[in-house]
Amino acid sequence: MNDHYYMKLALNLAMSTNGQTTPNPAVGAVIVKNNQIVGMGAHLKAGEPHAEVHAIRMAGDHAKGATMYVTLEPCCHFGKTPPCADLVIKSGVKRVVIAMADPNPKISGKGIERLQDAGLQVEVGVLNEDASQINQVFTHFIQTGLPFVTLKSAISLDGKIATKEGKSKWITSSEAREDVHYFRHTHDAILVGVNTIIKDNPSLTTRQAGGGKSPVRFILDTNLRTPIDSKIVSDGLVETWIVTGSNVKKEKMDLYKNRNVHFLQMDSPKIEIKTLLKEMATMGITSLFVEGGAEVLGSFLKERAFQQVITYIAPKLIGGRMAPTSFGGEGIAEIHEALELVINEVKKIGSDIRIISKAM
Ligand SMILES: Nc1c(/N=C/[C@@H](O)[C@H](O)[C@H](O)COP(=O)(O)O)[nH]c(=O)[nH]c1=O
Ligand SMILES: [Zn+2]
Repeated sequence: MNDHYYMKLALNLAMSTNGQTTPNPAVGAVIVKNNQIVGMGAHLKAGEPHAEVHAIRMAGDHAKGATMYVTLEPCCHFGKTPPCADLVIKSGVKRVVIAMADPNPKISGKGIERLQDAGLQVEVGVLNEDASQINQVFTHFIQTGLPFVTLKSAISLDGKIATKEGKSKWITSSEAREDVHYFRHTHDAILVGVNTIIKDNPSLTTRQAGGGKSPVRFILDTNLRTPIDSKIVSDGLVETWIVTGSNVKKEKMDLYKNRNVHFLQMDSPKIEIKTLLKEMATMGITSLFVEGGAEVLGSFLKERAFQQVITYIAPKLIGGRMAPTSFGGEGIAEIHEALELVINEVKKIGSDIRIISKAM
């Protein structure tokens, strides 16, 4: 079997832990000797052993003279756990195949160097694309210091998110709506505007077969209009923040005192998206899932403050010049001002399609 074969296995291990290792990267490792797998492992949770540690433990003496396939450059600094590069050297592995170098400019290449200085054969870049895609959130956060932002919308074939009467349940199929919960699970935080709270009274929790992590919930609510009896501020299921502008009076916030909700009051009367993202980063939020509504998506578009767009399209026609579309706000005048994205993936989900696009 060739390097691609074993690296694919290591990538699958990494992919299977997507969302659960945050704020760490998802990493998989496989150790092979004489075309036999003698050890494998994945990093399962921040603070726990890294993928290489699990694989080396499983391999034991078989690691001597073996090849290790690892999706991310082995660390060489004392983080919450000792450096993997030293462990790999000590294990007797003689060749290390790495999919991607560490994206942190401060340490990128140092692990590779330490392995090479110890006389190991090192090869970097096998299935680099796949590995980078798995760790797009980690890479973005490390390189920009800001959360990786995904904008999500669910529309009819003619681009509507509701009828002219505001009715929207449901446009997409139950399979597509279940699929959304996977992305809630993999993102650290979820955000909607107060109009969505008023209209839908959503819970925004992750409810998928087999469970999953519910993201921290944020409501963009400049003038504090969130109904005090809405699910999201009273269910106490997940850490929840109401983001308000500077004009909201303390007395008004005190009305929510015995509710399970925190306030994040901006210094400006309007909520500045980029300021909010910086604040979220200081809270350790590395990824944000924006579920709408149209005005909120419109403001993220205007600020160009997102990395990925997930669009569900249902084969339904709603029509109506007053029926709302997915991105509100001012919008552009000239077509050449349209923001160009790249379509990464188109997939059938139930009767709908899901398009994943990336900002360039
Ligand atoms: N109307 C639709 C959606 N609507 C999305 C939001 O407006 C809903 O308030 C939110 O998903 C409800 O969250 P919950 O209470 O946690 O279930 N989203 C979809 O994918 N398809 C739709 O047809
Ligand atoms: Zn490590």
